[in-house]
Amino acid sequence: MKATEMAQAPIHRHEFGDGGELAEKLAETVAGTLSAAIAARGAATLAVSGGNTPKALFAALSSHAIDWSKVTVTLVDERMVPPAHERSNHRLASLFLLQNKAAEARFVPLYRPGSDAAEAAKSAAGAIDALALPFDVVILGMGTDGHTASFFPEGSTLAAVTDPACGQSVMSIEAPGAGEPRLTLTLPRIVEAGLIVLHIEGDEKQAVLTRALSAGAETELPVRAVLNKATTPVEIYWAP
Ligand SMILES: O=C(O)[C@H](O)[C@@H](O)[C@H](O)[C@H](O)COP(=O)(O)O
Repeated sequence: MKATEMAQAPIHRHEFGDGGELAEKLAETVAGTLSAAIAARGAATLAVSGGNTPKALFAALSSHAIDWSKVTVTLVDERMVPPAHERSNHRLASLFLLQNKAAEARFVPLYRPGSDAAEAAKSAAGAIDALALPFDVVILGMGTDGHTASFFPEGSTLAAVTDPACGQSVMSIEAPGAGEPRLTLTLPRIVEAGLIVLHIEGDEKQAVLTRALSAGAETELPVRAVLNKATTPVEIYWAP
């Protein structure tokens, strides 16, 4: 079957009146999923994306009274900057998610100081592979160029990072729209997650998603790689 004709995973849409309502409801769902994992096996794993959209969600989630000491949090992707840098997703997670009750969580960074992006990716892949995979929850965002994670159009390693058989859990990628070199979870680690959330807000992203849900090349709108190859439903959360 050609990639453009790949059958899509089930898509469940959740629409809300505004970002605040979405944040509250999604935080409840994520907290409940993490709690269930803790009850089932004594631990839970969560991978979150960066950017501006998830800030309200992170704040809402950080106040949920689950046993955060049993939760490992990591990043779906990271810019190759140190944690103190304003563009760091580690910094974003520390400021908005790893606060309040969620301050008890264990955090696994992707960035490695003193390494180039490829070396950092290999080291980060080792840290991810040491976790109890598959992730219980993966929260994705999307850019208006149709990227998710760091699966950017024209990305230097786009074919590899979106290969469902990719053998490395984290890879480096560079792309015209990405800014710094990036470290990203690869497709297998995302599509195998127990709960896959695509959290987008605004009409422009809604229009990009509509295009992505129609037939087309994954290289054009790389979010298609997740939509086409996820084996569990993709839960789309949207607010104006
Ligand atoms: O590091 C990143 O930039 C993110 O992981 C990225 O994939 C993000 O989810 C989108 O770029 C949307 O970002 P906004 O929420 O800021 O639009």
